[in-house]
Amino acid sequence: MLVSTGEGSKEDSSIDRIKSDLSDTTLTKVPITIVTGYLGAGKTTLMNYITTAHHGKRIAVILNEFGDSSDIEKSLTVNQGDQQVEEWLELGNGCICCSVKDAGVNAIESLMEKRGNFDYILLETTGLADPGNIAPLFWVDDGLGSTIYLDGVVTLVDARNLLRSLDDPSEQEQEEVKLENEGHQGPHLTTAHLQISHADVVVVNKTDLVTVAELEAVKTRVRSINGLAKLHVTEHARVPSLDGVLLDLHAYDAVGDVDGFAAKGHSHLDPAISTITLRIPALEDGEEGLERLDAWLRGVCWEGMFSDTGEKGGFDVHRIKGRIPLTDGKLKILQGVREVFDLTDAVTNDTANGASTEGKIVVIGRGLNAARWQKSLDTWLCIASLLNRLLESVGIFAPLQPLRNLGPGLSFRAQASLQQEARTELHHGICGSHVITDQEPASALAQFHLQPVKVILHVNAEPFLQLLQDLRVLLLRISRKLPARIQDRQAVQHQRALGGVHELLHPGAQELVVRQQPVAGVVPVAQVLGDGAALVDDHVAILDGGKLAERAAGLVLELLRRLVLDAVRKVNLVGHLELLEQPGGPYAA
Ligand SMILES: Nc1nc2c(ncn2[C@@H]2O[C@H](COP(=O)(O)OP(=O)(O)OP(=O)(O)O)[C@@H](O)[C@H]2O)c(=O)[nH]1
Repeated sequence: MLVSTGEGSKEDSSIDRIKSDLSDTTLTKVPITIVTGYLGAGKTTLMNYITTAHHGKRIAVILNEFGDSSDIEKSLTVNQGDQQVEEWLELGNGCICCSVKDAGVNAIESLMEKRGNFDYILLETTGLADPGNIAPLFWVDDGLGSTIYLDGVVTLVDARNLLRSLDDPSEQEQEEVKLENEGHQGPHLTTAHLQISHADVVVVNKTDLVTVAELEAVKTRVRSINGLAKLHVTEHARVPSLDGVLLDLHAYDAVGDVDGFAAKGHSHLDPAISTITLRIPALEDGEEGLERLDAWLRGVCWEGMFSDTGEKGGFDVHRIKGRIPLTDGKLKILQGVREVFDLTDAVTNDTANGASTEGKIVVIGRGLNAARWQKSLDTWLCIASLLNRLLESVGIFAPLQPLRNLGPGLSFRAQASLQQEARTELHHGICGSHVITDQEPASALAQFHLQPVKVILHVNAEPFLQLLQDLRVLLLRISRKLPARIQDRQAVQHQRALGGVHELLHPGAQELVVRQQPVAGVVPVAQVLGDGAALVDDHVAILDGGKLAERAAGLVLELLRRLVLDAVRKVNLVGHLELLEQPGGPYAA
């Protein structure tokens, strides 16, 4: 229904029109609130209450049936006084995922053009609708210049029937969420779960029909499913006020009480859905920080996968919110519903805690194991900080000992194993048949003149520290002790530049390593040739001989970086964090 203030609407209409024109020029956006609730929860009662209340707001109440995916050729039905206006959705090619998004928004926008502007839009869904399918349709990218924006999702629940709906859904209801449950083991989801898990506000209605204890049980259950939503209790849907309950929720442009929830912790009361909170350190605004988080979020939200291990988690994300401080003092907020998520600059309300060094991410969904999620996030992010320390460490070393004499060749290969119990190892072998150790530098030297050095890294469950140590030792040894053999180097360079990577890789070494330990994959990363040629990802670069030492040092750093990044993307870093956290360790923060 298109609801005027209820008083003086005619007199005010010209003023409204002027206001509306003004707002057009300033591009004020109209908030849209999705009101959902299981059959009989009290949605119509709520809408009737709103239409009769004297609130002085122009609210359009729109009935929609997007949730009924079997029949999406629906109109938006808008009641204006006694008149009923229908706005048909113009669906493009009939594919709901491609066309409804814009069609739904367009329909509302064209409605506003025809009917004049509103201050607010309430979109009432059918009782069986899954708001997780609807909310993303109205969460419109700023760039699309829409005149509406998603303000939030309000879910009404029936205090008397909620627990039964959650625990003992009817056959019809089970049928409705069949798709959701396909491929999932464990407790099944119900429509009531979906409606609560996606809510920004939950209104527990029909409280006159339950005892105080029953009401408490309902509230506790709702909170266990969705720890972030604001909760209100009503009789006959008489909400205490519209602002903050139905209107002006800003649930998608601010993150609200993420910290408040984090302090309360999570509960496993509901077997299917829960809310978990993750800690996240301040991140750099770049490749090793925010972009890395972005990649991890793509993994969990898009693929249902933990990026650190590549493991498919058997979980679904319904809603995700977060406050992420950056090391430069700025603050980002994370918002997401199902597969859609966004990392944006915080608005003023959210910047209050911007100086914090720790952020929070709250996730609502199915099959969430808080410890597993935290570990995945930590591991994924920690790799970045570890890399920085690695580079610092090698960076200090490199200028002291310019890598003048890289020898006939230095090749890096990363081998990643997914074995849990495997250890981190560094083999710096010559000809693949000999391993250099600190105890036998002489034999290493002897052979080094004859063949390219081969560095083989096994990065497994153990921390990098030993590996880094070994790597430093190796680089030191190469740069300090190994004499240059100009003739040999030139010859080798030409041969390699022409022959490509394979001539550099000694088959013996590869065999040896593979036999020692089964590996998940072998990743040739790069090769540096001592006389100024470098092979990076099969690409040959010939460096200027005069600047060899300087450039080679830089190149080695870059190679190390790639090497470790490539390796850690594929390995299981069990135990890695524990070691980093040891106070006073060589790489302790
Ligand atoms: N006792 C009691 N009855 C209520 C309350 N709220 C709504 N009702 C009644 O419950 C019934 C269902 O309410 P509706 O508002 O039609 O519920 P709905 O969510 O729109 O239902 P559907 O359109 O079927 O999805 C109506 O008979 C209402 O009068 C309440 O707080 N207490």
